[in-house]
Amino acid sequence: MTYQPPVLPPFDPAFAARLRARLDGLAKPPGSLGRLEDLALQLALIQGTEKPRIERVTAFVFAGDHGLTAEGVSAYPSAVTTAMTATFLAGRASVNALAAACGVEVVVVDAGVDADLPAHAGLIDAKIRRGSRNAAVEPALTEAEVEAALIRGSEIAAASGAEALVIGEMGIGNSAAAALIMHRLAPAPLADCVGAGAGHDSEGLARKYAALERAAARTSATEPLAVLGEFGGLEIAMMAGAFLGGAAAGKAMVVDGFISSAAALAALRLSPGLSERLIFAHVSAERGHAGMMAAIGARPLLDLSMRLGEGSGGALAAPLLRAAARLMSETAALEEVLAGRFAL
Ligand SMILES: Cc1cc2ncn([C@H]3O[C@H](COP(=O)(O)O)[C@@H](O)[C@H]3O)c2cc1C
Ligand SMILES: O=C(O)c1cccnc1
Repeated sequence: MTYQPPVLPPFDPAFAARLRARLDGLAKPPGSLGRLEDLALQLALIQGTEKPRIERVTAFVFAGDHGLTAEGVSAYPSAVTTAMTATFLAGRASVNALAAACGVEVVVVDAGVDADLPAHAGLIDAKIRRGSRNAAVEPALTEAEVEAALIRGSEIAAASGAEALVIGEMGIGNSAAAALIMHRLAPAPLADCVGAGAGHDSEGLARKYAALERAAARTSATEPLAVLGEFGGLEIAMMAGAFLGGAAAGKAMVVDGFISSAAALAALRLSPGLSERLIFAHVSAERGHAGMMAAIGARPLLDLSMRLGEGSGGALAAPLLRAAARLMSETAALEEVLAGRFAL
């Protein structure tokens, strides 16, 4: 099984110019809706139409466990991954509440939870293996596992009936894997990539940093597939595949926080044309996220000092996507207004 990243061609500049002219000609001063206009333009380019439509938005929560947790990289035990996965399915996690408020459907993907999960509505069984290996002492995933995760993620995203997909995650220890991915792929000094994750005191943070230094010293990998294999995890590799597969299928792909962005970074390094198809929902309070956004050249929509993951920031951005699409599709032209088209 070999994974071939899709080639995502640049958007047609002539079409982009027509779309910008159309936006400028709407019944408002040109540019007066600021970044919402940029978002509308981006959605129109992604969908290849002057009248984009974003109705259905699905948040995928990719779940997986991390062997790195044996090093004490998280303040929480691995078992929380399984417990939270069950909570998503019960509709009682933070992301469920935010998604319900924003008209977003939540679908959970078991990429590599270290438990046998029974079949459940809203759960996709895509388990590659029960958790990754401990990246501080050995490669977290084999090449075959990385490729299988990329392919499964790509298929899941492409098969979705939604126009926009939020790519979220749950995996105790995954802020450590994400920090290593950022370190190698941004690239950036490790110290600029490691943060408190779900929460650490200074002793816990020092332990996490020391473990990540050992993982980084074990390998000099800088190529995206190798980096995903060395550091994991299963859900991050599957999310990278989802970004690429969803974008290739013409969907607007919404990036959540630090871990989702690390997956997006790996996907971008596999297929640079992805960048025009990504919408960065928010800048996370996790140390490293603002630096990662700068390295990618991304400007996230929201800044709410959130640092949860689960797709929470992405769900909150869904109303902005719907609003931007409607702006472009439903607003009258200023010309019509001035010609008295709507005269009473
Ligand atoms: C109860 C709970 C719910 C969560 N929901 C998301 N995360 C977030 O925290 C984890 C990453 O942080 P670290 O690398 O420090 O373990 C991921 O599961 C992420 O989604 C949670 C963490 C906890 C504890
Ligand atoms: O930014 C995030 O998504 C994040 C930050 C810390 C822990 N988990 C997720």
